[in-house]
Amino acid sequence: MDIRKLVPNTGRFNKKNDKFKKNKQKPVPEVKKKKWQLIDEEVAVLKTKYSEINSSKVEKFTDFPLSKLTLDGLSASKYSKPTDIQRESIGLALQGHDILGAAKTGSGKTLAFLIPILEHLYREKWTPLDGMGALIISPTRELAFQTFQVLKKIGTSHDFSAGLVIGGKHVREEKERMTTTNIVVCTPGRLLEHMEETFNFTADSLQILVLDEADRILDLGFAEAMNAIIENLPASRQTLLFSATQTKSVKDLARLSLKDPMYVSVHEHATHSTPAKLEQSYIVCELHHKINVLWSFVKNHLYSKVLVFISCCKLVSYIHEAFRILRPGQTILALHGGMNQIKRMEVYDMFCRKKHAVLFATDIAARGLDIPAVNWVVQMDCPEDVNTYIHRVGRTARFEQNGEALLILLPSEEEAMVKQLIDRKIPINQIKVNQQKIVNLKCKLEANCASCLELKAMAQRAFKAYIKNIYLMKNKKVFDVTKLDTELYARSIGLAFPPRIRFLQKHNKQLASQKPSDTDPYSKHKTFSDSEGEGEEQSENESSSEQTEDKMVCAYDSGNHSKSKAALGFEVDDEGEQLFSVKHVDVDVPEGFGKIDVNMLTSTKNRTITREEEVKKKQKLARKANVSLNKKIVFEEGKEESDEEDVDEKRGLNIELAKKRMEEADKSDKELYRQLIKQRKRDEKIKLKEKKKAELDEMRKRLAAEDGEEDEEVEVVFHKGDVDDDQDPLDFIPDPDQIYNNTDEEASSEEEEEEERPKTKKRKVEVESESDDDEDDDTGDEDEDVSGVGASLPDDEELALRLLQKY
Ligand SMILES: Nc1ncnc2c1ncn2[C@@H]1O[C@H](COP(=O)(O)OP(=O)(O)OP(=O)(O)O)[C@@H](O)[C@H]1O
Repeated sequence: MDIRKLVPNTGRFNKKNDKFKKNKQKPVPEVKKKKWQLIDEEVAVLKTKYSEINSSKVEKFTDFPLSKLTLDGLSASKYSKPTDIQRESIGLALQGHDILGAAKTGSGKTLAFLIPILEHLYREKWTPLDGMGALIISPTRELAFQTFQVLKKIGTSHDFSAGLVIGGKHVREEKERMTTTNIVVCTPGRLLEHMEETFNFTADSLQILVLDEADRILDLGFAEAMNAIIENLPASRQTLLFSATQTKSVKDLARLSLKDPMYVSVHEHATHSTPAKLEQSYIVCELHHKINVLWSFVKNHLYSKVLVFISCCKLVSYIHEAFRILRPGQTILALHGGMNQIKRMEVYDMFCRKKHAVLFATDIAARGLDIPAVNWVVQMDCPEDVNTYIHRVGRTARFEQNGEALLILLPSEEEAMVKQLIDRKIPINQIKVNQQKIVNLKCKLEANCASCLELKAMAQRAFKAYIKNIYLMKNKKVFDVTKLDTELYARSIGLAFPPRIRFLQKHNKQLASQKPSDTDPYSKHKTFSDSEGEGEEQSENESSSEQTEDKMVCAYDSGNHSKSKAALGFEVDDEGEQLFSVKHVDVDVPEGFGKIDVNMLTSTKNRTITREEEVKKKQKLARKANVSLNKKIVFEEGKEESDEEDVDEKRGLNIELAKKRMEEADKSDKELYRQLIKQRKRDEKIKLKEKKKAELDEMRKRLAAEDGEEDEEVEVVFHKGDVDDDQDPLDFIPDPDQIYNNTDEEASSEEEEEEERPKTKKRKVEVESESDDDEDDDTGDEDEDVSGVGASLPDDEELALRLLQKY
C-alpha cells in the first residue's frame, strides 16, 4: 500500500507542520484566569492571614484580611476606620470564634457582625443554591429593617441574596424566596413561622448565627420562640452575640451551645457605661404633674428633635392625640407596637428625616435604632431597669455626637432608681423644675375629654394601662403602685374620676385578708379601696354575673358620703370596652342609701308585680302575637306609611279617642254614600231620557211609515253604560249606620235620607213630566250633558198634535 496515495499532500502537511513547529517555539500568552480561580486564590491568601491578625495594629479596614468586594462596599459607604468594637471583634470572628460582643450604644456593633458574615460566606463561595448561610435575629422590626439597610450598603459588591423577614409583610412572597436567600435578617416570630410552615425551607446549611441585642432576644419575652428556633439550627455553626448590655448568663450561653466564646467588651473598664458625649439629668415630679412637665418641655424645645419614651402603647396614643389637639407648634408623632407595620415604618421614616419633631414611643424604639441627630431623649416614665435606661438614652449621642437625656421620676421611684443608675456607672444629675414655667393642662384636657368621647375613652384606657404597667413591674423597690395618687393622676390627664381597676381591687383584698390587723395600706387610693366594702362582697357572693355586680357596686355601694363620690362616678371594665355605664351625680347620699337589698337582686318570687311590669308583659305578649299596641299609622300622599307613637296613648286604650275616630270615619263613609246615591240618580235619569227618546223615535218612524214619508234624519242615542236595571249598582256598599249601629247617628242618617227622598220624588215627577231640569240643583251640571239627548218641547207638541189628528 502506497502510503503517499493514502496520505495525499504530504508535502503541504509537512509545510504546515513546519509552521506549527515554528509557532510552538514562540512564547504562549498567559490565559486569563477564571473568576472562580481568582476567588480561590484570594480566599487562600486571606485564610493564611487570619492567624496573623493583631487587632491592636489595625487602624483601617484595609488592615484586616478582608475580601476586595467587602472593602469596596465599606469604602463606598464611607467607612474607613473601624471603631473599637469592630477592631476587637472582627479579627476574632474571622478566625471562627463564637463571640459575646459588648460595647456602648452607638459604637458600631452592626458592622462588627455584618463584615464577618460577608467574609464567611465569601470564603465558602456561597451561592443562592446553597440556601440560608447566615441568620441575623433582631428584637424589633424597625431594627431588623435598619440592619438590612446597612447590609445592602456594605454588601453591594457581593453576589449574595439577602432577605428581610419581619411580620406585617406578605408572607407568601417571602415563602417563595426563603429557600434561595443567603442572608436572612429577621424577627424571631416570623422566622419561626417560616421554619414551621414554609415548604423546603431549612436552616441545615447555616454557617453563622447573629443575635443582635442578644440579652433582649434571650430574655423571657422571646424564650419560647427562641427555643424553637434554636432547635432547628445546626450545632456546627458560628454564633455572634452583640449588645450594649451583654448577657453573661451561663444559662443563656448553654442554650445556644456556644463553643469557647470570646467575650469582647471594649468599654468594660470605661468610667461610664453610657456614651461620653451624653449629658444626663433627672427631675422628680408628682405623677399628676408629669403631663404638664412634658407639655412644657415640648413647648420649650420646638427646634429640637426629641424622642419621648412612655411606658405603654395606650398612654402613647392618648398623649399623642391630646397634644396633637392642643397644637404645640411642633410635629408630633407616635410609635408603638399596636400600630400596623406600614404606619410604623412611615412614622419611623418620617422621624428619621425630620430635623425638628417629637416622637412619643414605647420601648420598641429603645434598642438599636440609629435615628440621625436626636437632640433629646426624655423618659416620661421610669424605665423597667438600668439596661432599658442605657438603651433608651443611647438613641442620642451616637457615634461621637452630642446628646441630652432627661429622666422624669416620681418621688417614690427616685431613691431606688438613682442608686441603681449610679451603681452601673451612669453619670446623672438632678435638676430642679421651675414650677412657674410649668403649664397646667388639666382644664384643657378635661374640656377636650368632655367634648370628645373618643378622647375620653383613650384617656381611660391610658390611665388603666399605666397603673397596670406599674403594678406588673418586677422591681417593687422602684415601682410601688400603692404610692400612686390615682385620683389626682386621672384628673391631670383629663378624667373627672379614675376608672375602676378590678385587678387592683383584688390585689388590695388579698393584702387586706393577709394583714387583717394592719391599717389599710391603700387608704390613699380612694378609687380602689373605697368601692370595696360590705355591699360589694355581698353582691359578689350573690350575683352570678361579675359585670352586673360591678355596676351594682358602682351605683350603690357607699357606706359614707365621701366614699360614694368615686363609686358613683363612671365605671369602666378592665378592657376599657364598657365606658359609660353609670352617670355621675355629685350629690350627698343619705345614710344607708347605698345598701343593696340582696333579696331584691336574687329573688323575685314574693314581690308584687308593678303596673310597669304588667304593661311590659302585655307588650311582650302583643309582640309575640304580632300586634302593635298604641301605634297610629299615618298615611300621607307621596310618603310611605309611618308609625307614630302617640304620647298620650302610652298605656292602655283611650276610649274617648277611639270614639272620636269612629265618628270621623262614620262621617266620611256617609259622605261617600251620598255621593254614590247622587251618581245613581244621575244614571237613572239618563236612562229614563234615553228610553223616552227611543220611544219617541219609534213613534216617529211608525208615523212616517204610515205617512209614507221617509225620515231622513236618524238620531243616534248614546248609552252611558250597560247597567242592569234590576241590579242596584250600590249594593256592594255597606250601610254605615248598620255597621256602626249608632243610635245617635241613626237619627241623623234618617234625616239625611229624608232630605234625599223628597228630592228624588220631585225629580221623578220632573222626569216623568219632562219638566225643566235646571230646577234640580243636584243634577245641574249633568243636565246640560244630557239635554241634547231628549227631544225639544215644540217637537213633542207637534208630534202630539199629529197623533191627535190621526186618532
Ligand atoms: N467604622 C465606622 N466609621 C464611621 N461610622 C461608623 C462606623 N461604624 C459605625 N458607624 C456609625 O455609627 C453609628 C452607630 O452604629 P451602630 O448602629 O452599629 O451602633 P450600635 O453599637 O449597634 O448601637 P446600639 O447599641 O444602639 O445598637 C451608625 O450611624 C453608623 O453608621
